[in-house]
Amino acid sequence: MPQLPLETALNRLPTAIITGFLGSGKTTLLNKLLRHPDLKNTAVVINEFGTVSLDHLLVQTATEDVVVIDGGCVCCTIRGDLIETLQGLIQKRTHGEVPHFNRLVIETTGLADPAPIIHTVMNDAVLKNLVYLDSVITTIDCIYGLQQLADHYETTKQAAVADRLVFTKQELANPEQVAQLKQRLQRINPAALQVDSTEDELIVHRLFHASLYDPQTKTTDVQTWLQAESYHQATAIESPHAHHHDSIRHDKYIQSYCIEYYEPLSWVVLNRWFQQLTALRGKDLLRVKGIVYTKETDLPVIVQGVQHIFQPPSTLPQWPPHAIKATKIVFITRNIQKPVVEKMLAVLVNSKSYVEACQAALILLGCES
Ligand SMILES: Nc1nc2c(ncn2[C@@H]2O[C@H](COP(=O)(O)OP(=O)(O)OP(=O)(O)O)[C@@H](O)[C@H]2O)c(=O)[nH]1
Repeated sequence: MPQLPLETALNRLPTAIITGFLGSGKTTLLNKLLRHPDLKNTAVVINEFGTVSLDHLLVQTATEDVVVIDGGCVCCTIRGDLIETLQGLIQKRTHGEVPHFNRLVIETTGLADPAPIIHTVMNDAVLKNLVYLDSVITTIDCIYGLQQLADHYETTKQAAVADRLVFTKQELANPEQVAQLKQRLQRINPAALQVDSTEDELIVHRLFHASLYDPQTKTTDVQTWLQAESYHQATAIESPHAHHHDSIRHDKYIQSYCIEYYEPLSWVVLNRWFQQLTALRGKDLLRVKGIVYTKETDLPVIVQGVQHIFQPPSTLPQWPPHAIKATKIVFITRNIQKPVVEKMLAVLVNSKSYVEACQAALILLGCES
């Protein structure tokens, strides 16, 4: 199983993605963050949509490293530009052509689908040696958030894949609506930390460092990264009054859950499970991350993927303290229910024939002709 050499892993730049619906407060948040001394060496990449770019004029950064990618949206047409821009910036940093920076922040357009951007940062063959995904931060407009979740699928998706949800304009919104909005987002994405944009002191520390790798301790922190236990709490909150939510148009298509398996899994089975899922429903796998207990090694294996692409698995030097050896994989999907994913795994574990298992997967995923 390929692993990044330690020095490469330690030298990669933490990269955060700030996303959120149009006008939800991304640039305002970015400005606030960039004023914090801990973020003074931050390079900013802003993706703007439209012929006249304005947002970058509104960003007051302490560095000169604001790069604008305009004329399209990085999530669709100009992903190559994002790769080129990030590589170019890092090259200039190496040659001392720009002030030194030790962190990257990408602000997306309000209509961006964050999944391909996350995927690019995590998986591009060159970028993955230079940067690592530190945090996906999504701004949520407290005034219009409920409406936007109902009307725009992008908002739901942006919230579903977030590591952090930042609530903006709270002071202008009706407190009951804010509470409802927060509850709704708790169901869409139970593991995301909910933060108010008015929080001052802690905001930098609370928004960043959401990755598996903890730069402070220089170790990996699987428990914080996975937040597996928050999915149990979310299920407990939701079940007694699930009927109240039928009117929610988009949330019901997005599912977040944690699949747990306590027997060691063969790597072949695991590979086939991911292959079936990506081949048949890759575009609906918004984010998958987990720790796997395999038959092949006594060490924990980390897997993560976005849509069709999974990173090569890597082993950790040890199991987290006090953790029992088990597979725990968090799935954020569109219209792929937990029992279906569990059943696909069970079929692969128990079936003697891979062809049969594939036929079962087709039926389970509703893809049979
Ligand atoms: N009162 C209040 N206004 C806010 C807050 N956050 C953002 N705004 C205002 O909301 C408007 C939109 O904020 P921006 O930061 O430009 O939002 P954005 O998400 O970057 O917008 P786009 O780039 O157009 O998608 C601006 O007028 C901000 O001043 C907040 O927490 N409270």
